[in-house]
Amino acid sequence: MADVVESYSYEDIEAISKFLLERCRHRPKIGIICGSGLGGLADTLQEQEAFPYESIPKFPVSTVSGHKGRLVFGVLSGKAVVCMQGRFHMYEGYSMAKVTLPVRVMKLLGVETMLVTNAAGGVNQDYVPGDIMIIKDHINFPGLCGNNPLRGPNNEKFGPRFPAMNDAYNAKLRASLRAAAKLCGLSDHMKEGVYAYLGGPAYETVAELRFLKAIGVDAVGMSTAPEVIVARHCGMKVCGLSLISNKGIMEYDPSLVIDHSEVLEAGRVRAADIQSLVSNLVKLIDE
Ligand SMILES: O=P(O)(O)O[C@@H]1C[C@H](O)[C@@H](CO)O1
Ligand SMILES: Nc1nc2[nH]cnc2c(=O)[nH]1
Repeated sequence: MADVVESYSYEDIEAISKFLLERCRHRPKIGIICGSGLGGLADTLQEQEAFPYESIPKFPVSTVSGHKGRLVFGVLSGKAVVCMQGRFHMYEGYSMAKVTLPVRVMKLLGVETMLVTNAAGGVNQDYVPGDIMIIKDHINFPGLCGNNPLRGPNNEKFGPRFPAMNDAYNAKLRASLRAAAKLCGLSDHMKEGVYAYLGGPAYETVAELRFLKAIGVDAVGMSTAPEVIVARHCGMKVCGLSLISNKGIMEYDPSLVIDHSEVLEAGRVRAADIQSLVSNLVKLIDE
């Protein structure tokens, strides 16, 4: 008998999505997860219907500043979307099942395309704060050691036991993101690269950042990969964006520091640009 890993049954997730569908008139095919400091996007939706996480049965709650903790339905660029205005992280003490629960709920709401956003530290030395990285691929460090969100009994109703991840970030959506960036004059700030997911909550040591750089990582953060794995497992198309909020500190210079307020400030500075990038992307998504 295998050890028991916390999980939600298909029926649990169906009950949550039914709860939402009964109370909301929107039927979104596009889901958006807002990263640290990027939740303002949800406030721009038209015809909003918002559900604080506390009001949704069995939902975790947000505990990190910059994550408001609401599921917001509405209309963006003429299309129905649902936004997570705040996500859940493993470092908050949540199991992988809780971190990724909203993705499966979105699946049963009818979401087919997922845009995942985050704030991340720049590892690539060419990146500067304010750059926006289209995620081309990820390295899931906790997953490499066995803490994969799909660990535990597989639910075939969601997807296969051994899902492929070589094409996790949809190439057509990445091209649409580049096109959207051009439409809103952001091309000069766009990068495309590899995101590394580390458990956090401590930021990286100098040695860890040098290691990440050596293995080809461009940006580092504490989220996204688990959500993307679960979204791909259940057949969603995925694209991802990292707002580079700070440069990774690669030198032994104690005068250099990073803290979460810097990460949130970077989100404030780029809020309008990210909103216009995402609304242009949504225009380009085929439903
Ligand atoms: O939710 P995201 O990944 O955008 O948040 C990043 C990673 C940590 O949660 C936090 C660190 O400042 O920002
Ligand atoms: N792990 C990690 N997450 C971040 N989120 C925003 N900046 C950073 C960073 O430098 N490191």
